[in-house]
Amino acid sequence: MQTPVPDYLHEVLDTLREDTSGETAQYIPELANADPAPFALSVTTATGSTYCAGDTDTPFSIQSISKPFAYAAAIIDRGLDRVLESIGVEPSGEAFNELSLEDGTNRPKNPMINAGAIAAHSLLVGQDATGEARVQRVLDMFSSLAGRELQIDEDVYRSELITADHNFSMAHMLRNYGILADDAHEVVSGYTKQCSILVTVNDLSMMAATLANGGVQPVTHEKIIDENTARQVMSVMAVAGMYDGAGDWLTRVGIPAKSGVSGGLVGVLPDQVGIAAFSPRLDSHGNSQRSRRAFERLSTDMDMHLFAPSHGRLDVVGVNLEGNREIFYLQGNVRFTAAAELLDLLSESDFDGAVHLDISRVHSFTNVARRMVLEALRRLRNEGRRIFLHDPLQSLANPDLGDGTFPETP
Ligand SMILES: NC(=O)CC[C@H](N)C(=O)O
Repeated sequence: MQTPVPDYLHEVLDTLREDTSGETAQYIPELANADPAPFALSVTTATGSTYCAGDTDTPFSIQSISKPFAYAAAIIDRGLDRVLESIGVEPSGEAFNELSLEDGTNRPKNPMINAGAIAAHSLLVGQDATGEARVQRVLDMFSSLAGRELQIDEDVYRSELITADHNFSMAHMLRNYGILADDAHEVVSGYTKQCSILVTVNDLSMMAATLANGGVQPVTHEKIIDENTARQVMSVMAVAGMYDGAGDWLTRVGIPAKSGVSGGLVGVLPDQVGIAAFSPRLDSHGNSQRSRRAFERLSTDMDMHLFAPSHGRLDVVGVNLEGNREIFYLQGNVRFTAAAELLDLLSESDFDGAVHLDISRVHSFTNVARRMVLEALRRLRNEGRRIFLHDPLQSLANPDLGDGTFPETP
């Protein structure tokens, strides 16, 4: 049997291919002259399987899709507090190249607009880093995220730099307001190189799947971004990734996303998938026309909306009586709700034999779920009951009951 997922993706491309509206980005000569025909779609699961269709081998410059990933690098390098001093997290409601500064602080409103992304680039590595070190930092990080060695398209870089007056002027304004400490030309040059890194849709869906997977690259298993930073980046994508259309996008499509002027579009659904599309003709907001429509189709057809209820618990709780033991089963990824349900069952039980908790099918506990379960076991033991824990996968590693004692192994 061949998996039908790529067939579905082909079908999406086929129905949208006839849409030739919009035009390639006109303000960067190299992009203006790009072949407008390619169209590709790629979905990578948080477990590392990629399904793709169309012109998946066609490389294109990453452009603004670099912004969320460079923002992640800046947070890793300098800490979130330092980054928040220079760049806000509010939607700008304006186009990507507006100088949207916050009243009072003069911070760019968010890292997805150019002003914020230029500031983020300047924060990479460390205070006195060279321009080269910053470019190398994003190139190395994007390569780890994609799982292969990426390169800069020097032609796109030179072409954009010639027409980058708008970005230069924004960088000078940022310097004027004390947001940018470094040489404006050097920072814009580095930022433009960052935007000129060549990727394919498969690279992008892998990069997004890494965010979806909490910062762990799902194929190489390398931990590239810590969980809090991944959460920060996905939140900002939801708030500001689609610029002036952010609210419409989040309500209708519900996939935190980021677009680029070369025609790429990347989206992420936490714990589920990274998605990427590519087609160079842009709509009036500067987003790829066909890529946007492909995302709209996926969201509808595949129930891929951030706020779509999943109608089904991943973490079923069951109870069984066996001799003098009452056995409780948990499975999946246990979060607050499943833990609360287990605790209710434990507290409602009027059985007074041993408690046996079987978590052999649990993949993970959130911190709160772990604390809740251990506290419940501690209370039961204090009531004089024997506690057994069946945890062959060690999902509740080091289950100290708060006083240096542990449950018994069955
Ligand atoms: N939206 C975009 O992709 C813009 C990126 C482009 N390099 C710029 O700075 O103008």
